[in-house]
Amino acid sequence: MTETADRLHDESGEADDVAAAPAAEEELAFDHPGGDSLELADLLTGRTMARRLPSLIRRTFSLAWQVDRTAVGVLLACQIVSGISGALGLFATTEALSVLIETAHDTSRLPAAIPAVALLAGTAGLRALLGIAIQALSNRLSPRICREAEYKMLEAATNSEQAAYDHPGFNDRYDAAERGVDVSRDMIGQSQNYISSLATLIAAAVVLASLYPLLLPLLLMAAVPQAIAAIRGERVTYLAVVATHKDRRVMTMLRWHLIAKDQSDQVRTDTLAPYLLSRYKASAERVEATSDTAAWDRAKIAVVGAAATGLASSAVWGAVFLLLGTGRISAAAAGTAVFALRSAATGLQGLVGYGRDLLRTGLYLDDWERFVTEAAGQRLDRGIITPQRPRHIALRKVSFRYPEADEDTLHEVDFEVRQGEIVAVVGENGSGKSTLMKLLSGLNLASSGVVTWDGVSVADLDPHAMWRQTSVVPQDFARWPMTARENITLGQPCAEGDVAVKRAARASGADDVIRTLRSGLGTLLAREWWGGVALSPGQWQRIAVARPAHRDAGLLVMDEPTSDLDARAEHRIFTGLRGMAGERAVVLVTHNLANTSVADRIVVMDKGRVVQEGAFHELVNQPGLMQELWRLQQDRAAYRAEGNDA
Ligand SMILES: Nc1ncnc2c1ncn2[C@@H]1O[C@H](COP(=O)(O)OP(=O)(O)OP(=O)(O)O)[C@@H](O)[C@H]1O
Repeated sequence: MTETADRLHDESGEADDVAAAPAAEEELAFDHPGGDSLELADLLTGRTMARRLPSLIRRTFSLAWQVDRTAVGVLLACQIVSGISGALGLFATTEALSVLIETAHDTSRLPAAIPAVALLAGTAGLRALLGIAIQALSNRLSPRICREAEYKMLEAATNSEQAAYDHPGFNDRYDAAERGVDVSRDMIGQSQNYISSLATLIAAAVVLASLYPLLLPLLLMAAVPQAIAAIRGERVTYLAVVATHKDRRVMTMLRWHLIAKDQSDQVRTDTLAPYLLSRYKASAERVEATSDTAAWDRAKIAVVGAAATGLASSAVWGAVFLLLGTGRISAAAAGTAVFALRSAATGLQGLVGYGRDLLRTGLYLDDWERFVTEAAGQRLDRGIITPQRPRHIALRKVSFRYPEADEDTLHEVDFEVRQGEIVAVVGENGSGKSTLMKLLSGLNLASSGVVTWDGVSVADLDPHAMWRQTSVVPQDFARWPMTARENITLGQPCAEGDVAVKRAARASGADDVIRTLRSGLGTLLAREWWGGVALSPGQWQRIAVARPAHRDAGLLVMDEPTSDLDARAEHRIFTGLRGMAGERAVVLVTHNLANTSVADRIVVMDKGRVVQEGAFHELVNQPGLMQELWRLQQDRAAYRAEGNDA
């Protein structure tokens, strides 16, 4: 058996080991957004609500203040005037009623009621106008607040460490923050409705207290059961949302897999749709079951709340009649008390309802705020040194472990690349090549050891300035839904304009692609958008490889840059690579070992370690992993020797 055949045999042995491994069925698990939302549910109590609501309203108005100060100022002024006119209206009611009652059948005294009736009509009209103005201002502020919240969230996401995406909770927290953005548009409306209700209640309370002070505590007593029922109900709903979070996430994920274009072919040819749909249905049924239980619990709470509120209200009305019957208040005052009590009930209802809405929105907004302030604990927080075009990039005894991983992916790796040099990195799948690229380009930071650019630790560099000196073509490069020009310049054209774009396109073979496009560089490369053009994977790769040729960066990292290319395009790129190196340090990852002959040096990786280093001819002529892989790639005869062509 040849050495190559030995290895093939070993590999089949490894496959047997895998088959013999105990079968363990793992389940998808998601972190709950924020992780501590169950604790937040504990905030849904009357006391904490009373404490929290003012701060929520303050937060809403401070967010609104950031987007439109004038509108916030006018809105608050309208609220105050509306509250005052509400109280004036109620006082005018007493006045008008007492005149009307006193005049009884003597119509000659009716004109005495005119000032009070005029005040009543005036305040009602003013309140109606102010209501319209308040609504218009809220409508103006809501979308602006939402946009501001969204902008802050997106900024926080792009300012987080790349490693954030490897933390299991990051995406969930982002989702939760997104929900916070969605509800942020409701905050101003809810806050202003809450304030309006409060103003109505205060106005009614002032009037009631002036009529007969005892009516005030009675009124407050009537409010308690209604408030408790609303808070309890809201808590039940919120807990149901928490309990169904995992299933709702699974449903979102399945929805995406069912309709995403990239795998739509496999969903069909693998007849996978029924299986995915059955999993979707199972999750949906669990969500419905939990929601049904919550709805039933809420209904029970509402019935008890309504009964208690009814009893308390009867007590208040009874008190009014008692006061009237015992002559403690006049008939006019009793009439006004009726109006004031109705007004108070409306205010109270609003206070509880909008307060509850505001609290719920506040819980989601907390998720948003946590994400914005700390990007789920992953905010980019590195040094401020601005690097120049790097002349020497080095890794010294670098180990790296992915978040939540059980062991290191890289083990004490030493590596360097200099300006003008091309270094190829090779190794088997999973040996750590892409991970090494992420450390070189500062996307990830070393767990131990140090990565330096011209002697300065990458952790001390300003990351954005560093990435302006970096050009990375990853294995899975982005296909931006933009024009061919933007896909090459990445929205950062240089002074030479299209001349530089065309030069870069020539270097990668993208010029042949662009020539066939109906609007040349201006063609929209996005089939999924109306009017866009679809490219083949290889054509896309030519566009992607033109990016580093266009970008004036000091470090060029290419991870399998020609995997989808035909022989002619691949040849063009590798023969042009030396020209691209020029003033750049180039690191190239490839499985096609023939391509490594263009490199000045080859670094061979195995299980996260550098196991060999040297020039192409040295490595293929000395025993070791490189020679082994090279022979496997060259020697298809070994495969036939195993009888596979039978
Ligand atoms: N985001 C991640 N979180 C946890 N582990 C990861 C992550 N990315 C990669 N790994 C692990 O790190 C190891 C090395 O992966 P890496 O992508 O660097 O290998 P590679 O040599 O580039 O492989 P290939 O040749 O297949 O591209 C693998 O075992 C992989 O499971």
